[in-house]
Amino acid sequence: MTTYLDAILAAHRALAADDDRDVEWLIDQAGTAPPTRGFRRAIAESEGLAVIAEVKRRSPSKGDLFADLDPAVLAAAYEGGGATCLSVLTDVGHFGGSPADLATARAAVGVPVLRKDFTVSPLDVCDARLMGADAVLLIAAALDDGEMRHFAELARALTLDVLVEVHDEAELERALAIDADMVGVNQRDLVTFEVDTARAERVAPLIPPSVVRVAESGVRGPDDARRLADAGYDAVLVGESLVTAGDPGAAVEALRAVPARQVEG
Ligand SMILES: O=C(O)c1ccccc1NCC(=O)[C@H](O)[C@H](O)COP(=O)(O)O
Repeated sequence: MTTYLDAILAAHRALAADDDRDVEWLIDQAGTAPPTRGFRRAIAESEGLAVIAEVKRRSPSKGDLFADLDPAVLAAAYEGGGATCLSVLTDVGHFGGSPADLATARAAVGVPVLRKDFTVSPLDVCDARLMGADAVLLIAAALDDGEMRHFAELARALTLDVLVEVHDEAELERALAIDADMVGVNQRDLVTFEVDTARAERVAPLIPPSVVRVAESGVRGPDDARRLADAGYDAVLVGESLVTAGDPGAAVEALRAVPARQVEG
C-alpha cells in the first residue's frame, strides 16, 4: 500500500532527481551565507519548557488551517509570546509553504528557525542554509542510515543544527548511531496521521540526558505540554493549535509557563 508519506517523499525525490545544480558549487554558496542563530542552544538554555512555534498554512490531515497567513505577522506574534524558536514548513505541494515563508518569518524575528521539510538530498540541506534556516529536519523514516549520516554531517559543516525526527525506539537507535544531539519524537503517525500521545512518553526515557528532546505534533495546550515536560521533554513543536488560536502570542505564552528539566552538558 502506498501511503501519503510515500507520496510526499516520492514527489521530493523526483524534484531532487531533476535538480541539476552542482552540489559542490551549492555547498560553496551555502558556506558564504550569514551566520546561523543557535537553534539547539536556544532550547538547551531555555528557562522552562521551550516552544518551537510553527508557521503552518495547511496540512494533509486537516486541510487549510490558516491558508493566507502572513509569515512576518505570525512570526512576530510568536516571538512576542516568548517562542524560543520557530519552525516553518517550506513544502509547497502538501503544506502550502515555501522558502519565501521561511525567509520572511526569520527576517521578522530574532529567534532561530527550523526548516521543516522532507529533506531527501544534499541540495535540500544547502537550500535550507541559503534560505536562512538555522536548523534542518531529518526524518528517520524517510532516509536510510547512509543518507541520514551524510546529510547530518553536511548540515553541521554548514553550521546548521539538526533535528532528527523519530517515531519509535528503533528509529531512535538509528538517530543516536549518527550522534544526533537533538531528537524530535513525532506523536503523529505519518502513515495514519493519528496522534498517539503515549508514544512520546514511551520513547523519552530512552533518550540520553545530553540530547535535546523535542516532542512534536498534537499539542493542544498547556495540559499536553505539561505532560510532555513531565515525561522529560525540553521543547514542544506546535503548529495547528497555535495557528488556529485567536491570539497566537497568548497561546505561546501559556505554553511557555510550563516548567522543564535542565539539559545536561
Ligand atoms: O501535519 C500533518 O498532517 C502532517 C502529515 C504528514 C507529515 C507531516 C505532517 N506535519 C508536519 C509536522 O510535523 C507538524 O506540522 C508539526 O509537528 C506540528 O504538528 P501540529 O502541532 O499537530 O500541527
